[in-house]
Amino acid sequence: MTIENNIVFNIEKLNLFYGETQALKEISLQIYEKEVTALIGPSGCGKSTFLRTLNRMNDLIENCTIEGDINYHLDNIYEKGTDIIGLRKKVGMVFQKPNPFPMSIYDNITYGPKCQGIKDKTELKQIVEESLRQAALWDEVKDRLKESALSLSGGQQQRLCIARTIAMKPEVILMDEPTSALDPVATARIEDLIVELKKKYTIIIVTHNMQQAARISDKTAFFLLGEIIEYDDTARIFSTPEHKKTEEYITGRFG
Ligand SMILES: Nc1ncnc2c1ncn2[C@@H]1O[C@H](COP(=O)(O)OP(=O)(O)OP(=O)(O)O)[C@@H](O)[C@H]1O
Repeated sequence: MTIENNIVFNIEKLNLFYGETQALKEISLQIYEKEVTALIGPSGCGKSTFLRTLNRMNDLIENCTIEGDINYHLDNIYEKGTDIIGLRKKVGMVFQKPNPFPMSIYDNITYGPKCQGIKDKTELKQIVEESLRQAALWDEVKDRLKESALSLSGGQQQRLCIARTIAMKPEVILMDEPTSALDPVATARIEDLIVELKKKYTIIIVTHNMQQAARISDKTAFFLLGEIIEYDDTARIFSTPEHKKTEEYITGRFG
């Protein structure tokens, strides 16, 4: 049950298995609305696995089983009868590599809304402009909306993918290492964008970049071998972490 009304996700005793192998162990945490939550930790510690549980993307993986509760507001999203398409609309996802559809910039944005039944041209145009503006891409592409999305730079493609997610009017945006394929300039633009987007959205981001987590997140969860070792305000994690392992990781002693 959600106790405070600014909690978007309340996760309790989450265990996840790939076949016999346990990838997440007794994960409990709360995600707060309109905050950026960073998930950090060495490779293979379960960050992406955890992120994918939040909109049931792990359902697509054979042999993946889950125990425990993930409450999205008042609903346990693993209960029978959950509207998974509705959930993924509210909890959108942006991946590591920009993955625009091989179609025009305009059609990339309208694809989802059209699938939801929106046909009105004026409404679709509005959605395109609003989503691209929110993703800080409008000024760069407004005169080339009919061009292929694949003609954009990597950083622009990633902002397009963010715009595509925004077009579905989500509440939460999950981001799995969204800048790891980008150069420092494109990375800085996405970081600025994330800080801007948190005025409207709740953002959960997996990152290997400690400076990025420190710069843009409000809360940080440190994962190690499928467990959360420490979860706290980012300022605290990066100044006075409680656990030795957290300190060793953020100071670059392993990982
Ligand atoms: N589809 C899968 N089938 C089986 N095992 C998997 C699958 N996906 C991930 N794993 C395993 O689960 C563990 C956690 O992987 P996960 O990708 O969640 O870690 P991560 O912290 O996101 O790593 P990285 O930082 O390298 O992306 C690893 O041991 C990985 O090998």
